Amino acid sequence: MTTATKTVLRIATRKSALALWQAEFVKAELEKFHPELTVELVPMSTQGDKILDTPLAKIGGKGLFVKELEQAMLDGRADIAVHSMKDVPVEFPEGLALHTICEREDPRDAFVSNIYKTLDELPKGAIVGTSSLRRQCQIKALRPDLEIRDLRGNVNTRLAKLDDGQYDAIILAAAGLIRLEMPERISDFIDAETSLPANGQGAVGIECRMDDKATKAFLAPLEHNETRIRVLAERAMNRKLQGGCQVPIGAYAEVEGDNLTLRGLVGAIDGSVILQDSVSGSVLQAEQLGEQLADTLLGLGADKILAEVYRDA
Ligand SMILES: NCc1[nH]cc(CCC(=O)O)c1CC(=O)O
Repeated sequence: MTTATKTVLRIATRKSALALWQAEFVKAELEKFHPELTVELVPMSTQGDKILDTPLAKIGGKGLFVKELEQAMLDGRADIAVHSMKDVPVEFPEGLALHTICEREDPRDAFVSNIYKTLDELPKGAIVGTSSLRRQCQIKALRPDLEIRDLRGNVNTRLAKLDDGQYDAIILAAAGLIRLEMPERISDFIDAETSLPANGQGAVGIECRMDDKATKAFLAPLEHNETRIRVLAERAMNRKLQGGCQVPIGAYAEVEGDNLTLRGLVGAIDGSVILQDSVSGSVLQAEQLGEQLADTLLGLGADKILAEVYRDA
């Protein structure tokens, strides 16, 4: 007599194309490392997916996109949730933790247009779509003559609005377009000097129940140490600045050997003030370096800028 023992692992995921791609990616990785494992997707809609017509800053942020996924794990309806690290709040509900950080895709912002090849080429008064205050403040600082208009929705919705002619260009994360196999939509990669990426941009993280040892063991081979170090430094800076989701804050870390360099930026939404600095040190001090840089930015006046953003939101 044989008893088939099949272990099933369930992934809670949003239904957007990008979320599903990321969940499918984690499923494929898990099944590659653990042939005995069956991985199932549990797609669900979140609050954030349902409220599409209000600027994100006004509806309280990225927590809205993860609450339902987290409840599913707490209820045992799912074992893990896969997130874009950029969208993961800095704090977790009791009993859950971000256990795994996978290797980072291209972290840069992408300039996307059907007419113009680069940001520089845009004529005076051109309309640029983004709902990210971080992108907005950096573009405005560089090109005060451009008009920024809000752009919501998932990646495909945003591209459709560009193709409709509602914008001359839009800014998206390169990682999303690469993952969705639309690299040809990227007219130009915007370098970090021009637009400092958001903390965690391009990295995928996996959340699970803290006491779920079996799941944690399955996840172990998906961990990418260098990405973790970089994202830890970036998130530590944001945490210390008390940056929620919708904030004009950029944070980008790079690692060379044992050395980590973190760049940080806080800007006024209209681009009239941009505070930036960087810090370098041992990779073993990633989080301390993030906090140190946050303190430097606070010393330069970041608290005043952020207080204004929260007041106006
Ligand atoms: N805020 C939405 C979001 N969350 C993650 C990505 C892209 C992929 C990533 O950064 O990992 C995007 C789209 C975008 O900013 O254009």
